[in-house]
Amino acid sequence: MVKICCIGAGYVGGPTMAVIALKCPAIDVVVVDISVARIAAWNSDQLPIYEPGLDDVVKQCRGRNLFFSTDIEKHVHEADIIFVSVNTPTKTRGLGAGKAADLTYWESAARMIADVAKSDKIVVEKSTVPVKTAEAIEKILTHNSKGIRYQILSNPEFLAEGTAIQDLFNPDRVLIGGRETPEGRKAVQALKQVYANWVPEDRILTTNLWSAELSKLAANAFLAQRISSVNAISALCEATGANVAEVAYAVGKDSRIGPKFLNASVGFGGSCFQKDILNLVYICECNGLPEVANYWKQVIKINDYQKSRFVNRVVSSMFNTVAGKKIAVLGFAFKKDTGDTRETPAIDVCKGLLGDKAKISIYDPQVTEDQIQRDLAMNKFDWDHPVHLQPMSPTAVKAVSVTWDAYEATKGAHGVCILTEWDEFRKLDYAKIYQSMQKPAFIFDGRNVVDPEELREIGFIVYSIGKPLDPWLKDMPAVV
Ligand SMILES: NC(=O)C1=CN([C@@H]2O[C@H](COP(=O)(O)OP(=O)(O)OC[C@H]3O[C@@H](n4cnc5c(N)ncnc54)[C@H](O)[C@@H]3O)[C@@H](O)[C@H]2O)C=CC1
Ligand SMILES: O=C(O)[C@H]1O[C@H](OP(=O)(O)OP(=O)(O)OC[C@H]2O[C@@H](n3ccc(=O)[nH]c3=O)[C@H](O)[C@@H]2O)[C@H](O)[C@@H](O)[C@@H]1O
Repeated sequence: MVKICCIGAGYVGGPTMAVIALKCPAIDVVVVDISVARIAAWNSDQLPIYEPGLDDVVKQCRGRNLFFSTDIEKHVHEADIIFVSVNTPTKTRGLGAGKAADLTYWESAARMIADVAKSDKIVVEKSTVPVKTAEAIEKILTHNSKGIRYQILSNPEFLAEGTAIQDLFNPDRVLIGGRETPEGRKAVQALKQVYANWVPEDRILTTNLWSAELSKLAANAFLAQRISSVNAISALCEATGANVAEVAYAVGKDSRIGPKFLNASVGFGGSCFQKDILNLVYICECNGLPEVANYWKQVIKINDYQKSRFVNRVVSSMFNTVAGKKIAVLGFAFKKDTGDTRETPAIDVCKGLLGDKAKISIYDPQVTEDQIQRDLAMNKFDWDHPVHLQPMSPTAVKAVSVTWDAYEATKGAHGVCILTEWDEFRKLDYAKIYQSMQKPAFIFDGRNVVDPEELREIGFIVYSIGKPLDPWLKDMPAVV
């Protein structure tokens, strides 16, 4: 029986291995992690991450051919194929700080593999890593090999949170990069056979190692670039009276462009887009390509611009000050159907409003108060480290309260900011909310989930990203 071990039981390692176990009953899959709490949660009824359909998959195979353990060395020792799906945060100190990927966790995983392995192994890069990382990993493993042979494969993950199970069941493609040697090709075939249990052969792409590593960074950069493109256009829509939803629809109807990923928003968030683009920028700089680096940097600059533009809209429409005013924030997760808050635009928007001394009341159906307080207190990039290395119990931000009900959050508020596109925000009783708010009552829709005309009829002053401006906002500067 083939044995797989995955190092890293996070958003990628957990769901990916659960689906492999489900689709390949003949393979034993063990997911290991240094976090005792995380492994305990994977072994309980309350999984550590919220992902539609995940509970069901885990229930079907946990204890059968899917296991979660903290006994890392034992399972690495026993495995034929080792996936490494650990954090690859942005470096915060030293060479490349603020841009380069921090490969500390990856390197320590590789050294541990070299220490405990007693038989040949296929080591699979599942984490997103800088192009050429496989070469470094290969060096660490072979310099400590004790005669054991390793094959390194790059098998980047393309799942999106909130649709992870769907994406894993039916991926657009699975990408496997390996060495172009007989041993390398054999290893690629071995991994291909795993995926071939459920993925059609024509969707399993095989390439050289560097193409696979770079394709992952490039794919995320292209996706983020589409959002920054439509967000840049949203600012121009507000200035001209065009409607970004109509423009995006018309643009996306061109089959060469396509309709997906053209929703204007308060900005993209999530653990990877910014990190991976910064990583790409750094690699370009290191390869003497400053023009290419600057091109991609602009995607992040527009994203930052979009977030501060939103905060400015809020503050300037409310008589240029939100000091002491209650502002309700609906949605804190970086997108709907996840409890994940990593790099969520809500953090920057809340920090911007707090900077203007607002009192914030937050409601998100999946995010806890503890998480929100940690996010608002944490330094940039600190979140992307294993939990036990993150700052402990930061002091709570006093001007922030967290409720478990949208009506409670909005009661007595001067303004409402919608920052995540949860479906339930489309169906709220806005007339009831209006009644309970201070007047004039404002709604700032950072996700275009509400119908501005309907809300204006109720009495709200409405700002929707990229939509024709409310007369109230017309003469106010949009400049950051
Ligand atoms: N979150 C996402 O949707 C996607 C993430 N990725 C990439 O996958 C990688 C992992 O991301 P996530 O799963 O989101 O991160 P995560 O932070 O949820 O999980 C990583 C896990 O690795 C563990 N870990 C770190 N060092 C370890 C070590 N030496 N031994 C054992 N366990 C260790 C941590 O405790 C943590 O539980 C990153 O490189 C990310 O860029 C790729 C595609 C999608
Ligand atoms: O490498 C990764 O981590 C993953 O990053 C993204 O997945 P994810 O971040 O989970 O979620 P997305 O659906 O891509 O959304 C990212 C952000 O962009 C925003 N977004 C998305 C689409 C859109 O049209 N407009 C928009 O503002 C979302 O609200 C969210 O804040 C990619 O879609 C995945 O393919 C990739 O594997």
